[in-house]
Amino acid sequence: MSSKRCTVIGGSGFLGRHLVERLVDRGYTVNVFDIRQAYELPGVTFHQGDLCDKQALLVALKDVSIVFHCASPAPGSDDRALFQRVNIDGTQTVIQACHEAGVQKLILTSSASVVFEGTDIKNGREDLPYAKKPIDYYTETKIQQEKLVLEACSKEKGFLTVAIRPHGIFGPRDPQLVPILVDTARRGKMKFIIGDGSNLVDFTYVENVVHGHILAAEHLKADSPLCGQAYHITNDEPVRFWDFMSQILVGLGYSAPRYHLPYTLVYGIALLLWLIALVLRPLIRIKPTFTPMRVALAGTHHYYSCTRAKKDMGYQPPVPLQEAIVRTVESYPHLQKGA
Ligand SMILES: NC(=O)c1ccc[n+]([C@@H]2O[C@H](COP(=O)([O-])OP(=O)(O)OC[C@H]3O[C@@H](n4cnc5c(N)ncnc54)[C@H](O)[C@@H]3O)[C@@H](O)[C@H]2O)c1
Ligand SMILES: CC(C)CCC[C@@H](C)[C@H]1CC[C@H]2C3=C(CC[C@]12C)[C@@]1(C)CC[C@H](O)[C@@H](C(=O)O)[C@@H]1CC3
Repeated sequence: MSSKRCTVIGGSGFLGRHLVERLVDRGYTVNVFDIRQAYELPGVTFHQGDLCDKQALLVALKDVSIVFHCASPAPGSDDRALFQRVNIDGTQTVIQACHEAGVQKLILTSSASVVFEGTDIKNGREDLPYAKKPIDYYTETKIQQEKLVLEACSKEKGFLTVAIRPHGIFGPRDPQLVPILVDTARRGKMKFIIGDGSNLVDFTYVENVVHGHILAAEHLKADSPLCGQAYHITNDEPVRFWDFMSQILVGLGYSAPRYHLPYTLVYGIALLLWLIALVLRPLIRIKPTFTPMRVALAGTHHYYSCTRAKKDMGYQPPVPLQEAIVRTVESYPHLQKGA
């Protein structure tokens, strides 16, 4: 079996597609497994299916030595049962299918948020405990998912696993960060800075996240320190949350937020709106823009050390933050003001 045959589960998604493109450039033979086929690429074989379906997965894992698992329901979905089914039960199915297909390495896309509880994290390392009170179902199930994958690592069985924990991925084709930001600005709701605006955060360019995944796959060996470990992958350039948002907004022709609101006030309102939405759910579906999770992410420090990735796999982010912002802004001409 060639060590350059791989399957990307979730390969139709934002991160997954960038990963697939890079793997093809590096001479890998790539299968994509996803519930939807979003594009076509020469040399890539698509398998459409649900990762909870082992038989469907087995077809996509045949003769493959590396599996990248970067599928997940969207974090914004509030569907607890879906998160449980895909991120926990589905990941168990992925591990089982890897065993049956003789896959040697599984690289999971986890998230740095598995340690975030809504309070400040400054230069957080991988040995921080998992969040005891995860801020949403997405995070709750990402924790369980990461545990499952890391515990499955077995040198005896010849099945090696590693988890990559990116934070705040952005870049061309991102369906989340920039589109939500622009939508909020277009509705006139991006006038305010939550808190004093000094909170530092990691935003990570998608190509750097891809680089971290490929390094992890190539360094994961039975005698390497990567086995069964988690790694933060960031741009290693924490930035003020509101400076980052302002740069994207101004780059796209919108005004930067200017007026300050106290963090606790906004968080309280977001919590109240979330409760109201929960109570009214049987009658009407409301999707507030300022969820408690978004307010917590916008008003606290959350940046992470990637010293472990630098030491164990020689990680350095190839694309610096300023260049990444410019490339991202240029990639969204349709979201420019007035477009
Ligand atoms: N975007 C971020 O800021 C960020 C940060 C940290 C970690 N992550 C993680 O990175 C991974 C990729 O995120 P993304 O931003 O590219 O999301 P995305 O929504 O663009 O991609 C996820 C892909 O998974 C697929 N998928 C969902 N359920 C599936 C199922 N049951 N079976 C098969 N495929 C299924 C979707 O169709 C989609 O193509 C996720 O695991 C996410 O938790 C994302
Ligand atoms: C309405 C405004 C206050 C904010 C508008 C921008 C937000 C939509 C993004 C800012 C930080 C982003 C973020 C995520 C989603 C989009 C934002 C809230 C994640 C929660 C997505 C899931 C990842 O796993 C998280 C991670 O650990 O990287 C992201 C954290 C940052």
